[in-house]
Amino acid sequence: MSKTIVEPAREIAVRKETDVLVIGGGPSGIMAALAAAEDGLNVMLIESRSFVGGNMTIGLPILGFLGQKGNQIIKGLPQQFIDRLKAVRASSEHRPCPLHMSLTLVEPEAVKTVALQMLVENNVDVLFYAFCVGVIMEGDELKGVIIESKAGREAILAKTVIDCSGDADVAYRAGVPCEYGNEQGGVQPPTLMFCLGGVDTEKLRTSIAEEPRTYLTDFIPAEYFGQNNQFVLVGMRNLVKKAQEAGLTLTTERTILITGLRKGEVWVNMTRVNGVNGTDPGSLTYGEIEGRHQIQDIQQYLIQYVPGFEQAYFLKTAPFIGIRETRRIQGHYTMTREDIMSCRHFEDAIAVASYPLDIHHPQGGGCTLEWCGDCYDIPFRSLIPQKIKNLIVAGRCISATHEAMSAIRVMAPCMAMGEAAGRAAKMAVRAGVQPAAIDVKKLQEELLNKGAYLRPFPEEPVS
Ligand SMILES: Cc1cc2nc3c(=O)[nH]c(=O)nc-3n(C[C@H](O)[C@H](O)[C@H](O)COP(=O)(O)OP(=O)(O)OC[C@H]3O[C@@H](n4cnc5c(N)ncnc54)[C@H](O)[C@@H]3O)c2cc1C
Repeated sequence: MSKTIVEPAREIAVRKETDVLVIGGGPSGIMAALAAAEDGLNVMLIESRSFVGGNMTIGLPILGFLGQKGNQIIKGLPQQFIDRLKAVRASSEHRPCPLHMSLTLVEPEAVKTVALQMLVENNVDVLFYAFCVGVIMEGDELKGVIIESKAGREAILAKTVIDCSGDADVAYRAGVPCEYGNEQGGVQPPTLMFCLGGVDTEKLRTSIAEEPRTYLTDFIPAEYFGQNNQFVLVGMRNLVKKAQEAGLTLTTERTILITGLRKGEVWVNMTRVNGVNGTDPGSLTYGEIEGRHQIQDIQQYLIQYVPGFEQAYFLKTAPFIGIRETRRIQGHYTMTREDIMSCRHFEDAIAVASYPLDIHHPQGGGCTLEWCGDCYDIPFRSLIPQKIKNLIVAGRCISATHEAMSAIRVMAPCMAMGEAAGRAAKMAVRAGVQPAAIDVKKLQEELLNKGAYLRPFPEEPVS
C-alpha cells in the first residue's frame, strides 16, 4: 500500500442548498440544468473550468443529430441550443455524412457564451472554478457533494444530484460500482485537438473529388467532398504511411480533419496518447505533454503531404486534452453491443441514438467502426446507478459496456440524455420520490411534449 496520512475531520461551510445539483457543464450537464430549471426549481451547476461546454469547446463537430436513415433523431432542448448558435452564425446545419451520419459544426467560443447565456436566463446558479471532490451520504442516500476551490472546502446540499462529469466522479465517490475501459482495463486514447489557419479547404476537397486514387478516404465517397465545403475527412492512410516511412512520428493510421466554420480554419484530430488515465492528474499531465509534442510532426505531415495545407499556420490548441473514456457506472440496466447492433427498443426509452460503434483502439493507432443500419434506444435504467439513491447519471459515463459506450458517447445523444435526466430530476423533486421511482411514461410524455424525439412503439413486445 502506498504511503497515507490521516486528514483530521473538520467543520465546513454549506455554501448552498438546492433542489437539483448538476455536476459538470458539458453537453449533458448544460441540457440537464436547463431542463431541470425550466419551471422554477432551484438548480445549481458546478463546473471545474471557467466556462461551460466540455468537449463542445475542443474543436469537434457535434455528431448524432441525424440517424443512419437521415431523419433527425435528436430534437428538443439540444435543437433549441443549436438554433441559438445559428442565430449568431455559430452553427452549421446538420449535414448528412456517410461515415458519421451527420455533423453539426459549431464555433467553440460561441458555445461557451451561448450556453452560459441560456443557463443564466433560466436562473441556473452556475459556479465555475469549483471541483466536486467528495460526497455527503446518509446511508445509501446522497445528500450533497463537497467542492474544493480557492474558497477552500465547502458543502452543497441537494435533493437530487445529476452526475454529468463524464468520469462518473460523483457516482464513484458515492460508492456506485463502476467499470473502467475494456476487459483488460484499456481505454480509448485521448487526443489533444489543434487548429490550423490558412488552409485552402477548397483545394483540399477538390483534390479528393478529382484524384480519389491519390487521396483515398475511409467510407466517405470522393464525390461527397465535391459537394460542400464543410466536412470531416477521415483517411489518407497511404499518405500517413508515406510520411511515417520518411521519418515523421505519427501515432494514428488515419488523417482526421474537421473544417471550421471560419474560412481557412481546420481542426486536426490526430494526436493520440495511449495509456492515459483521465481520472489521474499525473497521467493527464503526461497526456498534455505528449499531445503537444506530437503536434509538430503532424503539422509537418499536413503541410508536406496534404493538398491545401501548403500555407497553413498554427492557430491554437484546444483548452484541454480530450478524454474519450474513463469510468462507466453500473446501473439498473447496462447497454450492450447487441442492443446497438439490433437497433433495440426499450419500454423506458428516454433518447434515441444512431451513431455507430466507434472504438479507437486502446493500443496501436487503429479504429473499429460498425453500423446497425438504423437507430437504437437509450433506456432510463442506464442513467440510474445501482445502490445509491438521489443520483442520476447522464453523458458518456452511463451504464454501458466499453463497446456500447463507444456509440452513445457522441455529443448529440449526450445532450438528449442530459435533457431527460434534468426532466427526471425535476419530476422526482416535485413528487418527493427517488429518481428510480418516477413514472417513466410521464417522463416520456413530457419529453415528447417539449419537442424531444422518441421512436414510435413497435408492434412486438419489447423488454
Ligand atoms: C478527442 C475526442 C474526439 C471526439 N470526437 C467527437 C466528435 O467528433 N463528435 C462528437 O459528437 N463527439 C465526439 N467525442 C465524444 C464527446 O466529445 C464526449 O463523449 C462528450 O462530450 C461527453 O459529454 P459529457 O457531457 O458526458 O462530458 P464532457 O463533455 O466531458 O463534459 C464534462 C464536464 O464536466 C466537468 N467536470 C468533470 N469533472 C468535474 C468535477 N469533478 N467537478 C466539476 N466539474 C467537472 C468538465 O470540466 C466538463 O466541462 C470525442 C471525444 C474526444 C475526447
